[in-house]
Amino acid sequence: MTLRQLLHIPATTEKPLIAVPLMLGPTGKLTPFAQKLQAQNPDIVEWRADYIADDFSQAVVWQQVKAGAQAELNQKNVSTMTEAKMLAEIDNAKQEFLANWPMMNQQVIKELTAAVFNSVGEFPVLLTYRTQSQGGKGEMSPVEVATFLTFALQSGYPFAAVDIEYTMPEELRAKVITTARQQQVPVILSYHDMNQTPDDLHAQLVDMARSDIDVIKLAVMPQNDNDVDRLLSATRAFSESQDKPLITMSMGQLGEKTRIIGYQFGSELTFAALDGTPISAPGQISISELLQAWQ
Ligand SMILES: O=C1C[C@@](O)(C(=O)O)C[C@@H](O)[C@@H]1O
Repeated sequence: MTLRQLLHIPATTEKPLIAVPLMLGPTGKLTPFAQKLQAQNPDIVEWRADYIADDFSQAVVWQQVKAGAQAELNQKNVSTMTEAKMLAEIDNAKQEFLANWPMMNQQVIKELTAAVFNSVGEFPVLLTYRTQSQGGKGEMSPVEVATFLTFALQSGYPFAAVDIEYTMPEELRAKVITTARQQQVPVILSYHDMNQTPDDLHAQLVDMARSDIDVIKLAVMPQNDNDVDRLLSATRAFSESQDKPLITMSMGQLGEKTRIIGYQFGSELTFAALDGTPISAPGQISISELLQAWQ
């Protein structure tokens, strides 16, 4: 099965799918992104939830609740004893907060998801939370990441696919995969090496393909041109011998050409930034640079 078939995106060209990253923080505005999206018309939007999810993590929300309670306390001119009592109450409130957190968390994630879907309209949405070690912004723990992805998948909004990291502990990966299967959402297993291009790329791809997932994505950093050629050869060898759709790229400036010609070697999707929006990985180019290179 091809990636287009899996994601139900009909082919109008022999070129690969184009995915654009949506990297909005809590103060970012969705409308300008949505307008650019309509004008530049890529195939997929990758919601890089790591740019926003951490601002709604348990620790951050509790700090805000606590700061609010303390500010109120500071305004009241109370005796030391009353203050001690009120501080103890804040502590009790924490227990209540923690008990209610899963419900609040689920609701917040649903609202974030709704905001994304409402602004991107008909565009297929790929759900991604990328941790710092894999080149993202996210600092949540693996359990929090798995919970985030699970709640987002269960929010009732139809994701086109979900990305999970190869480095996520196996039992958490299984939890997200099970939820994705229940929601009939294809799973992309991703591996990033932000420093180098591993020696045995084929072995890496074959190992990833053993998991119960639908698509493999490999993004690695080249040190020289040979690394870039190795990435392209491994892409060809894997895509000719295995059934699972593959997405690969060599990052940084050295690897730029893989984003343009990778499809000729079997990579079925390429990431590009909407014109006028930031790139989500080193070496990523804009949509118009990509289209121009294809002419
Ligand atoms: O995995 C990838 C690929 C990527 O890292 C790139 O190199 O274009 C960009 C990320 O947003 C995406 O999740």
